[in-house]
Order: sequence, then C-alpha cells, then structure tokens
Amino acid sequence: MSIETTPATPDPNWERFVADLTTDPVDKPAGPVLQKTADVPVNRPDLLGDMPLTPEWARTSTGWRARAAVGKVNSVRAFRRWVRRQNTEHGHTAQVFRGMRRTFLWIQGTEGVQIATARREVQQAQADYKTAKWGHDKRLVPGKEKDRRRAEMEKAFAGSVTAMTKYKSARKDARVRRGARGTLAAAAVAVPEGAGIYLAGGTGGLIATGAALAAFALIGRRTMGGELYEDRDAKFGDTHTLTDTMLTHVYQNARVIGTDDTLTLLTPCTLTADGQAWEVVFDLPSGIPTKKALTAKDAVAGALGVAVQQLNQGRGDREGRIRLRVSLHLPFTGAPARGPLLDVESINLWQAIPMGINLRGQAVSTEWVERSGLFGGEPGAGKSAAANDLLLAASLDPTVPLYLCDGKAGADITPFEQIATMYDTDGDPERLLEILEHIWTVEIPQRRALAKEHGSRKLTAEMAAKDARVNLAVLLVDEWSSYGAAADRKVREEMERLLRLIVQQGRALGIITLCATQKPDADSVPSGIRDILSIRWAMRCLTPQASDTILGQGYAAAGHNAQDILKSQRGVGIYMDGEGAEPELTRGYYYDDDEVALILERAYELRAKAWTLPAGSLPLAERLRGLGDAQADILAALLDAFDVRSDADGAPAEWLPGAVLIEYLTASGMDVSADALGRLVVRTDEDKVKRAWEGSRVFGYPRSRVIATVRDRFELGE
Ligand SMILES: Nc1ncnc2c1ncn2[C@@H]1O[C@H](COP(=O)(O)OP(=O)(O)OP(=O)(O)O)[C@@H](O)[C@H]1O
Repeated sequence: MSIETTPATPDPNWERFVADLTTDPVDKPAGPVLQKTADVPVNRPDLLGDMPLTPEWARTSTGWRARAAVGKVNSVRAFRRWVRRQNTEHGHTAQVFRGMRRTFLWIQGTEGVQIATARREVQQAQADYKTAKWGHDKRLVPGKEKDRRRAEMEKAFAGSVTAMTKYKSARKDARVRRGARGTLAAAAVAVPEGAGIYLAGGTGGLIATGAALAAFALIGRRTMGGELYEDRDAKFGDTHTLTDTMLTHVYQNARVIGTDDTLTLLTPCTLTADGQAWEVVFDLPSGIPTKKALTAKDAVAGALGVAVQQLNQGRGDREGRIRLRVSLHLPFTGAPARGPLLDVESINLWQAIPMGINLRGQAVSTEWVERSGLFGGEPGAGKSAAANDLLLAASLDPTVPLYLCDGKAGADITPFEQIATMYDTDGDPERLLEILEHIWTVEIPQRRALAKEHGSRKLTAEMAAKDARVNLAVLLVDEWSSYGAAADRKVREEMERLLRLIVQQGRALGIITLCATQKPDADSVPSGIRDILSIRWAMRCLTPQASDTILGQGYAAAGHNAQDILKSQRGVGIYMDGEGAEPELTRGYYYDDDEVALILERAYELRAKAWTLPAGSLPLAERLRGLGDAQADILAALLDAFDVRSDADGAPAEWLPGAVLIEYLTASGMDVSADALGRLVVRTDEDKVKRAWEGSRVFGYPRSRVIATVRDRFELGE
C-alpha cells in the first residue's frame, strides 16, 4: 500500500529560513550578525543564539592586529615576571636541583629501612644466641636443665641464621631494585640524549639536555614546604588580559560580592576591536544592586590594578547588570580627533549635532531642539572648547541668530562677533540685561506669534521646513557668576528673572540656552535655572560637590565623579545627553584658533548668502544690493568703484573723477549719464571744485558724499 501526499503550497517564510540553513553560506552576503562561533563557517549565523560568543571583528585583520599587540605586551610582562621569579625558591635553577635531589632519593628508595631492620634483627638474634650459649656452657647444671638450655641455644642459633639470611636477602633485593631504578633514570636521560645527538647532532643533544632539565624542574616544582608557584596575584594591570575568574576575584576583593558569590557573565571577557580595552557584560549575584558596584569604583579599580580613569562601569539594561570596560591605557590622553564640522558645508541645527567622542570611540551627537545645557569645570578644563561644539555648529546654520555673553570678558567668543546678532565680550551686566531683555521682549513674542500662526505653542522642524521664518536661536551665558558679582542687587535679580523665563519659555519656541561656569556652585548658577538645563557636561572638577552641582545630587557617589578626571585629560567630561540619560565619559571635539577661524569664515559666507548677517556686519554695498532697488544698486556700484581704487593700506579712495565713476558704472552694466549721476549724488559747491588727477584738473565726487546720499535715501550707514 502506498500513501499519496499532495504537494504542499510553498511558504516563502519557511523557504527563506531553511535556505539559511541549507545553502552554502559562502555564497550569501554576510548579514549584520555579530556573534558567531569560531568553528562554524564564517558566514553561518547563530540562528538559535546558543553558540559560544566570538565577536565578528576577532577574525578581521584589525582584530588580529589588536590581539597581537596585547599578546606582545603580555609576553614582555611574562618575561619580567619570570626574571623576578628566578631569585626565589621557585626559580627554575632551584627547581632543577630540587628535581635532581628528588630523583636521587627515589633511586635510593626505601630499601635502606628494610636492610637496617634486618641488620637489627641479626644483631638481636646473635645476642640471644650468645646469652643462650653462655647459659648452656655453665658447669654443675642438673641434666634436665642442661637439656632445656641446649634446646634454647640451638633455637637461638637457628634464629640467628634465619636473621642473617633475611639480612643478606634484603641487601641483595635493595641492590637489585636500586640498580633497576638507577638504570631507568639514567636511561630516561641518556636515551633521549643519545637519540638526539644521533638524529640531530649537537642541536639534538641540546634539546635532549633541555628536556632532561625541564623534567627535573617539573619534578622539583614543589618546594620542600610543599608550595607550588602560582601567578595568583596577577592583576589586569600586570597582565592586560582579563579573565572570567579574575573578574569574580576582583568583585570579591572589592567587597561588592561575597567570597562565595560568583558573577554571571553574559558575554565573555573580550578585547575590543581597536585593541584599546576589554569589555564584558555580567550580572551581579541576585539581590545585589547595581549601585553597590558603581559606588565601589575605586575598590574595583584597585583590585584590577588599574587607574580609576581606566575603569568604566555602565548600568546594563536591568538592575544588577553591569557593562564593564577596562581600558588598557589612560583614555583620552592622545591627540584629539579631527572635528567633523571642518568637513561639512553647513549644518541643520534641528538635527543632532556632533559633540564629541565617547570611551568606545563612538561619535556622540545631541539633538538640542527644546533643550538647554549646563557645562562646568575648573578653569582650563575645556568648557569653552565644548561650548564651541554647539556654537560653531549653530554658526554653520545660517538661519540661527546667536546671542553670546561672556562674563569672564575673555576672548572665547570674540571670533563670533561678526555673525552674532548681539554679544557682550566685556562682562558688562548692563549689556547682558539688554540682550536678555531683547530676547524676552522681541524674540520670544515674535516666535510665540509665529507658533500661533501655525496653530501651535511650539516651533518645530516640520514648520521650519515649510516656513523660512521659523528658526532656532542660541543664547550662551558664560560665567554667570561674574555678571552676578559685577551687578547690583536689582540688576542681578532682573537678570536672573529674565534668564529663568527665557530658559523656561524659550525652549519650546526654539531658543537654546547654554550656561557655562568655572566654579559650579549654587551662586554661580542659581538652582532654579540649573534644574531646567537638561544637557549637562561636567568637565574636571575640584570636588565631588562641584561635580554634583553640574550633574545632579548623588551622581558622584554613584561613580560619576568629575573629580576623577585627570588634568591631562583636557576636554573630557561626564556628559548627560538630556533628562534621565546615562552619564557617559566624553571628550569634546576640539577646534583650534585657526580651525575656528576657518569655520567662521564659512559661516559668514553662508549667512551673507542667506542675508542673515546682523545689520552692520555686511559691507554697505552688499546691504544696498539686498534692497533690490535700482538707485541702491548704482550707489553700491559707486562704493565698489571707490574700493577698487583703494590705497596701499586697503582704505577706499576718498575722491574720484566723475568720468572714472561713469566708466566703472558702464563696465558694471549700468547706463548712467553724467547728469543723472549729478542728480543722484547731490554735491555742495565745495565738492564741485576741480581737483588734480593724472596731470590735469577735473570734476569729481568725494566718497563721503556717496555715503551721505545712501544715509539720506536709504537710512543705511557704514
Ligand atoms: N576637547 C579637547 N581636546 C583636546 N584639548 C582640549 C580640548 N578642550 C580643551 N582642550 C585644551 O585645553 C585648553 C583649555 O580649554 P578651554 O579654554 O576650553 O578651557 P576652559 O575650561 O574654557 O577654560 P576657562 O574656564 O579658563 O575659559 C585648550 O586651550 C586646549 O589646549
């Protein structure tokens, strides 16, 4: 009987799944599968996810290079440890001699004891026989007693003979056994030696000698006290290799877990692809909170034998889970990475902007829309450089007005002056007040009205895409405390009130506020304002309290302490990208003075093209052209004509003949007669006096008269 089956309708999902298992993986493109076994073909994914984890990069050339580099470090360190060991009783010479002595003792064996016992028995039996014989040889002993004594003497004699035989046999036995063991030991040394010399000459002999010495060293491994050499005290700092057992010991020694507890590793201890660190994810034993490990950062670093800056413990995706990263060297001490703004044409500030690089070497980008920031740290920690990451990006978005105030009266924002809508580089509280008042009474109401027009209470990227009037704005207040110290109480209170209102209400209306401070404490940033600044960057601080002032209460105790950052780690800070974000050690991109100038030159061009340069920043001729008026165009061309004839110092010519101006206008495509020019630029009688020009005296126009005409007709000045 046969059973007929109907052909099944093909199921595409099933076919795809089976195809993954059955087709030759080499023909298929490698998917984004990161965890695969080492012993399955390279592109075969771990479909069931139950194979040992081997990161993909491990088989790449970078992976091999990274491992080779670490291997080299480990070899050097192992050699140094070996040299240190040689002076101790665990040294290999001591081991070889101990091994030889032990071999000799083994050859001698325990037969000596049996011989000594047999000898002792012989001596005893002979003494017994002598005593019995002496008793028997006495005279005047009755017959019966004489018989008994003879019997005793004969028995003692027999015993003495037996003991002597046993003694002789023990000696013979010992000789045989020792001979056999001696032969075995000698053969074990001599045979390989002979074979080595026979097969490979002197080299073979050397190899065989080496092997014999190694064998003796092995036999003599244990000291007389019975101790074995162990690398028990090796720490990560000594070896550069992180092992599973080492990790558990570390957390036990740091008293994060009990001595009987173990960690549950979710990934193996793995060297990162760039060879810079080891990473592992593990669970603490049940009931131990993550915070306990994070708080014990110093103890964990000590147990690992590394600097606290090399250790990074991050919270995993559930309580009790830790993502550990141990850097091989102090991170962030090399040259800073090239800032990405150098390679972009322009920026859209509505999108995330690049701020820096994290410990893993990944770019950290932040969306600043509806956010505000607080950057703090000791002088020279890198706040201005960090603030530049935002300011330079904002500069490259030509739609963004910049309001920049520096309470320290330093030179940090001077390069931005030309493109800033309003700025204060003198630390003048009155000017800051003026800027804040402008934002509060002009910017914010305009923005609110615009949002209302769009039927919303917010300005969004979608609105900006449709309506050119919708934009973001940036307000920087560097060193608030200096303004506070320089202002009287009334001005200070007013500044504080306005800043709070701007941060609170400007957020939704596209105003991004960034505060920076050298001395993070309650005075330097009023707490009412501090609490609403969502992005925090704590650069190196002098105390944990200062670090907490920037990041929030309790962060230092939980292991996020900006005091741990070294002085040499400039531009490095604990970065919190918004509310509730996990703090992350990040080094800001750094743009030196030349790079800042280069970016700002581009920003100026972008803004000039977009007509968003602040009034006064554009040359007068450009502003005239922007009016779209025929007479303004002629006046702009006239100003150009004076510029073309500038003197050696670059100052425009003060006076030019009318014929030269007409010629320039004609060359610029403007048909203007001498009369028309005279009507446009009205001269005084004094202006009409002839002046010397290339050997003759001619009529002409002073530049000041053209400027006056511009002012009178278009209310524009230089
Ligand atoms: N991200 C960085 N990478 C490398 N070096 C940096 C970085 N940031 C800052 N530096 C170095 O640190 C120096 C000081 O930086 P910066 O002026 O930004 O510090 P600051 O905290 O603003 O100081 P102050 O409070 O005195 O203004 C810079 O001149 C630069 O050499």
